[in-house]
Amino acid sequence: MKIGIVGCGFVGATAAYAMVMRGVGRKIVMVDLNRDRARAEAADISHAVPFAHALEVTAGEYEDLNGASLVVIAAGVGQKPGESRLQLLERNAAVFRSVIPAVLKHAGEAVLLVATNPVDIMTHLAAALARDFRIPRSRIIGTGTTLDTARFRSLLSNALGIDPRHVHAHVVGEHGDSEVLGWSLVTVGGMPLETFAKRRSLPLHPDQIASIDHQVRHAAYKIIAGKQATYYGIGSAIANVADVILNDRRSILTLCTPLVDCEGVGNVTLSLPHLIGGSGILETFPPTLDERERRALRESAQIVRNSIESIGMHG
Ligand SMILES: NC(=O)C1=CN([C@@H]2O[C@H](COP(=O)(O)OP(=O)(O)OC[C@H]3O[C@@H](n4cnc5c(N)ncnc54)[C@H](O)[C@@H]3O)[C@@H](O)[C@H]2O)C=CC1
Ligand SMILES: CC(=O)C(=O)O
Repeated sequence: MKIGIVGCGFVGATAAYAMVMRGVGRKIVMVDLNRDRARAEAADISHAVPFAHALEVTAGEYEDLNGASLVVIAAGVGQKPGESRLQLLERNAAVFRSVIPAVLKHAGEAVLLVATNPVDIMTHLAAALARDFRIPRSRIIGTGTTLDTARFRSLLSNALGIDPRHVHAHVVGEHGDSEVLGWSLVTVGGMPLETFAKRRSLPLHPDQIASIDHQVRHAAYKIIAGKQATYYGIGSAIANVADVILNDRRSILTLCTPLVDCEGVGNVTLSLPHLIGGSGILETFPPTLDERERRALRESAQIVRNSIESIGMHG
């Protein structure tokens, strides 16, 4: 199966590398405005193939995306130290207005997975541009809060001394400053968080809860201050979504997709838990959050909606 990656900087290239390490798909086509960069990344990553899985990794043009099952969009600029994701909006919206039609012209059957920030608004814009190509909205998805959910699970697993695969926890809302950590719904090994933590004599104090919240919400700022960009976490998240889609694994992931309504805010794109299969989003499961979390989700949805309108999108 063919996967396209448009934008072969830190994020696109790391996603391709993670796919090779994991053995996702058969062929990866890398496209970038900077053709030399795409060629160099494809060559470098293809040299890892003999140590991992038998994938073909090449650089290409938009027409080479023909027949792709999935196209990842990681083109555009990233945050500079201290910059928020929303500050990238105008610049990356301009990139999307040229990239998305070019992708859909050649890969009209693919699921589109947007990673470019601010990812919720970029996904909303991609879905609006895809309407001209009659692409169903279930096939336009963004990485949303998959990375934040991974950060949340990882920090909880460290605090509780347990394998993160047994920590069920979700971050919903904007992939950004207003995201909502769903503390009230966390379960560990089938038990509510509080029950598990008491049984293990590891009760989580309010200051620990606040510290985990802060670390999840500010992870990108801290990493960007230290090394200019984040890419291993998101590259792995993209490879995981690619695996779920290409193999129709039916996983529940906090991706973002256009929603008719979220907590009373209409026509907004943000993350909720979704059932994901080969054709993209199969079903959405709005979580039963507590009152405080619901209020925070409503505020997050309104922030995203305001940003969508700020670039002249009223649909
Ligand atoms: N969704 C998430 O959780 C995360 C999203 N990101 C976002 O991913 C995006 C990419 O980040 P990096 O890879 O670090 O940036 P980067 O600057 O390393 O790479 C961006 C690439 O996009 C290419 N590009 C720019 N305009 C293009 C166009 N019109 N057509 C084709 N290619 C074009 C550039 O040539 C460059 O190779 C940023 O918006 C960043 O904020 C980064 C980390 C996590
Ligand atoms: C950059 C970014 O969006 C992240 O690491 O969460």
